[in-house]
Amino acid sequence: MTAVAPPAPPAAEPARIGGGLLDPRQLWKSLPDALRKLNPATLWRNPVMFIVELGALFTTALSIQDSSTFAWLITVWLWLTVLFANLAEAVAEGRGKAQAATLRRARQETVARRLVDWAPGQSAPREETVDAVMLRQNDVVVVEAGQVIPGDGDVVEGVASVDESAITGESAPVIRESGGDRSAVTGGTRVLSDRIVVKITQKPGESFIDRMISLVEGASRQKTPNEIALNILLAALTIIFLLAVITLQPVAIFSKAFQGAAPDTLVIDEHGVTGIVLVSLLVALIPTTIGALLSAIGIAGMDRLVQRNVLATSGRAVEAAGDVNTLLLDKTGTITLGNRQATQFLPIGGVAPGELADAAQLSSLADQTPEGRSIVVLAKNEHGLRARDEGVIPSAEFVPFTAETRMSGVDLPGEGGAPARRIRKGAAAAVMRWVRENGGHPTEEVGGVVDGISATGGTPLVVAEHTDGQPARALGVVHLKDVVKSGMRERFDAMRRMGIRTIMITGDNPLTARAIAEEAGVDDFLAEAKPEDKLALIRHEQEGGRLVAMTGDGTNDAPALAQADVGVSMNTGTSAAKEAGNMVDLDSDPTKLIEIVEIGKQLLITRGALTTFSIANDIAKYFAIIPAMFAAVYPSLDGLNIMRLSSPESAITSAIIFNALVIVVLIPLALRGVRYRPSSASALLSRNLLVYGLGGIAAPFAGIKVLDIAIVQFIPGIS
Ligand SMILES: Nc1ncnc2c1ncn2[C@@H]1O[C@H](COP(=O)(O)OP(=O)(O)OP(=O)(O)O)[C@@H](O)[C@H]1O
Ligand SMILES: [K+]
Ligand SMILES: [Mg+2]
Repeated sequence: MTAVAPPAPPAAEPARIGGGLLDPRQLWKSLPDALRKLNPATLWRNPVMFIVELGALFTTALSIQDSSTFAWLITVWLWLTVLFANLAEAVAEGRGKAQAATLRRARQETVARRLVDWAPGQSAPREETVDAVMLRQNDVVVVEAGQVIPGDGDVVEGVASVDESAITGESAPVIRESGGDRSAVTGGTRVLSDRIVVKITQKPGESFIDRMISLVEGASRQKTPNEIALNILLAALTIIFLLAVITLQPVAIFSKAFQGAAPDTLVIDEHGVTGIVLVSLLVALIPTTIGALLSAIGIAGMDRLVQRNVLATSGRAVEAAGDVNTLLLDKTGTITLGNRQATQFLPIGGVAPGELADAAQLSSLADQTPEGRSIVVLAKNEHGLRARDEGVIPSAEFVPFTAETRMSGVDLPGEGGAPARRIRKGAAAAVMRWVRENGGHPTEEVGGVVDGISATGGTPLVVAEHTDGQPARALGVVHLKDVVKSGMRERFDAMRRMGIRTIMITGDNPLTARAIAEEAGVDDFLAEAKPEDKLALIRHEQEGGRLVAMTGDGTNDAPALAQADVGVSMNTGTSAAKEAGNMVDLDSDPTKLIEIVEIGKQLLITRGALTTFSIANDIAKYFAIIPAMFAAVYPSLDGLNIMRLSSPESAITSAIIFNALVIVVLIPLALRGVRYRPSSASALLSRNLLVYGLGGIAAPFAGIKVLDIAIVQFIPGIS
């Protein structure tokens, strides 16, 4: 049965809207969404804006009842205030929509070639063609060159080059292979060469692309704890100002009665301050600026991550990234390229090179890790040992590699009078212990060879055998080579300047670890780390009150990725790692964390700066409006009216217009974020307090004055 190769997905042109300045067309395009957001059923989630909307409804009723230019002007601008706030959110959300559209195209319907009763190494498994949507977890499918991978999963057999441009926007093909830490494949991507067998890991309808779509659309964005706390603070401030405005009324009524001679105005009459003015005063005082921009700031932060090919499933993690103290990195595949390849067999104690190669190959026949496969290939190339099918030795029992035992191997039964034989290969310490446990004595020679390889940053794998009736003995060492990714040192230096300590953790021995750590320029390392050691290290750091970020790719990293405050998994990694973390880096670049930290810091700084600005702004407005209002009743207060605004009506109108316009003016800043430069937190804080606090106080004085002059000049109904 053959399946039709589905058409290639459209070359993904990653739809990214630059993080630059706001395009007016974008505002226009987001208008329908902004209007929809006026619905009180959704708006109530933003308490500040909800109050403004209630106020606008109230003044609308008042204006209809008792029409005046002043009343209508205020009413229109109150509605505009809510609309501008909605616009900020809609524009922020709109930026992910184009990208979601591109992703939807990648999520095309495909057919899957499902294998029935598949078992590892099976030569001709039975095949059936099903719709990709019918696939269940643990189904096994085969995908060949030219075909689209029907679902997310792990490669369980074979190696292939895969075009992942549909999700990463990167056109260079990537290698996906079974066994190692590069085994995860994503549904919707296309196999370019060879054939792989994939075990499906996704639940139906919960594919990676589905999750990406809802992420970039902002549908699954949850408010972060800090954001919720700030929202509560804003709601509390709103209530305080509401009470303040209400208690103003008796004072006004009393004053008016007291100053009986003063004529009724639109601002104050025999019933006290008019409803229009009370609502205006309230809106001017409550923190509308930050209330309007808060959600846009959060969405924009997530969006900035997406622009850098990072998918964050938790907003909390994005915030935590801004405060990270310690970064843990896995060595193989994270700091190094990760395709550890066998380059040399180094026999010891008079063992013939061919004998070592033969034993190493036997122990690797069923080893689906890249390391294991490279040993089989090296034995074939250097010693002409044909890669025997593991089926050739039907009675052999293969011992798979685990990060826990740090060994793999084979048990061969005694046959035809020959004694039973067991072969192990793995980390020196682990294999030496196995040798000792089986009656052997590891020689000094092994240690020398192992240390020699380790000192260069290579990974030594000791090969040993145990034949029934004899003590176990080491046969030699396999030299696995790996390469440190380029540019690591500069990036780690940059992290140091940001106050972040980098620690490399590896299952490799301390000597290898030291060599790689020095070459890459990390601050510290932890060697011979089992999964639980990684976890313990993170817990230890966290107990000291530090926020920990971790990048990793392997299944053995999964617990640590889940425990870390920020867990970034490489897209090349295993499904388990990608599930466990709270971010996936589509570029699989471990130093991406620098950018993630910068975005996190920028998010925190932007929110802080705009909150400062918003509150300073409102305090300034207080001093601009109150004197103007009461000057009508107490002419003697005129001295306080330092701004010399034309009339109470024009003062209030100017304040409301200013209040609304400031939202629009700040939308680009909310989306782009306040610039972050590496420096200490306290320096940043004081600088921002100065700029945004003082700026926030000064801006309304200037803005309201200008508006006041313009209003009196151009609007006939207001003097
Ligand atoms: N296929 C294999 N068979 C036998 N031993 C192996 C195999 N692969 C790796 N090892 C040994 O086990 C050790 C631990 O491997 P593991 O993959 O857990 O850690 P690691 O990948 O080196 O660590 P990290 O990825 O955290 O840097 C390796 O250093 C190596 O000595
Ligand atoms: K306000
Ligand atoms: Mg690893």
